[in-house]
Amino acid sequence: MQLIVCGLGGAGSRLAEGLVAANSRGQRSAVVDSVALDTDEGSLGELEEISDDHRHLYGVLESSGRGLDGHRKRGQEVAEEELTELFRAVDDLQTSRGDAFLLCAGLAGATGATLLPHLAAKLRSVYEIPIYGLGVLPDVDATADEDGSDETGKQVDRAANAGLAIDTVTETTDSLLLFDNALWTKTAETDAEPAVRTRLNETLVTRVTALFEAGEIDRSGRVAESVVDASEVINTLSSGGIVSLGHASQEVDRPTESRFGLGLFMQDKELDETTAIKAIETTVRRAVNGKLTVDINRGSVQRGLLVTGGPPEWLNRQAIADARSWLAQETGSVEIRGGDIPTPDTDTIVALVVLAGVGDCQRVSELRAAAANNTE
Ligand SMILES: Nc1nc2c(ncn2[C@@H]2O[C@H](COP(=O)(O)OP(=O)(O)OP(=O)(O)O)[C@@H](O)[C@H]2O)c(=O)[nH]1
Repeated sequence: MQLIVCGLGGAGSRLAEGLVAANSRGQRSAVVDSVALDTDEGSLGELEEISDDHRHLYGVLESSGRGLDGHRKRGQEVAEEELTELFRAVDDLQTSRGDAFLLCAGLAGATGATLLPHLAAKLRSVYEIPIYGLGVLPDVDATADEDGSDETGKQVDRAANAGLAIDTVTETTDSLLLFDNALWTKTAETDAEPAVRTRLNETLVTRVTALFEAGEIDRSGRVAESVVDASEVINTLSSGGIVSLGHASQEVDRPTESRFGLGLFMQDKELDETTAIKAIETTVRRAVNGKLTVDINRGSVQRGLLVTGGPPEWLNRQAIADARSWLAQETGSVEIRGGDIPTPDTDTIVALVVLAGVGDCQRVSELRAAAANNTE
């Protein structure tokens, strides 16, 4: 499925950039065009993949081109004042080639998180394609008092910012894919460190790319036998609410012709069915039971999508069908879609699990509570 990717604010722009980079590296393509909108000139200047004419600095009077340091009120004001121009920057992209918009932002900031709902609402009034959000939660412990000070000594509560952002972002998008930095940073690390951010962004980009490029034709023009249609992704993400992504991969042994002196046909026969079934089962279970992009309660999942990729002879149909039934049981959801991506030139089995339509989760409730406490 082809995306128009919009990076809003610092985190959003870096994520958009990561998606564009992954898109040009990968076998399939899922990004048709991209733009970065930010109040921080330095941050925009560090981008490499999004060209200069697709980067837009705004709110200069308010921010002096140095960002808004978490002051949401100022973010709201500049987003409203400059919305027409910011919308035009997106409208000028190759939107007619897109199947959906993906608006990316760090929810604890003041730039991306405040622009996202305004831009989503404006796009909704003009376009008929879905609008997805990709939101990052800060690495703060929302239950602790972790206020920080900005350059002017003012208190900025990132947990409260994220808690304030989450509802409007969810309401204005068709689905909000969440990534919780707190889950993915190690003790003694913070999400302010560039190297940590790079690692987190790579993790998220891998999953988001696996989702949206599923079903796209690969660069050699090869169409997989059983692909995930764009409509399957759209239907899964159409229920609104929060989305969490699970992912796992496993290398498999593919006998080479020279080692066995056999042709391709024989290689396929060589593969023991039980081994293939087991490999699919363990990879899917690791994807679901392993670390998700955000912790959710499985019982709150309304819709799911299971994408399995790998060498064609390893994608055992019965095992994939069984994995889908298992996922339906685990989530109690009857709407579990699926598709496989046979990739002949790989020796890795990949499982991507999309858990969608989640109304609430503990982490989001804690952030909301931090916001309520902050405004009392
Ligand atoms: N995963 C990830 N998180 C980030 C990254 N950059 C920032 N964050 C997180 O996102 C929050 C918001 O930061 P920014 O995106 O820079 O904020 P902004 O939207 O530019 O808004 P202001 O800086 O307030 O103008 C931070 O507090 C971090 O928790 C990044 O590259 N990757």
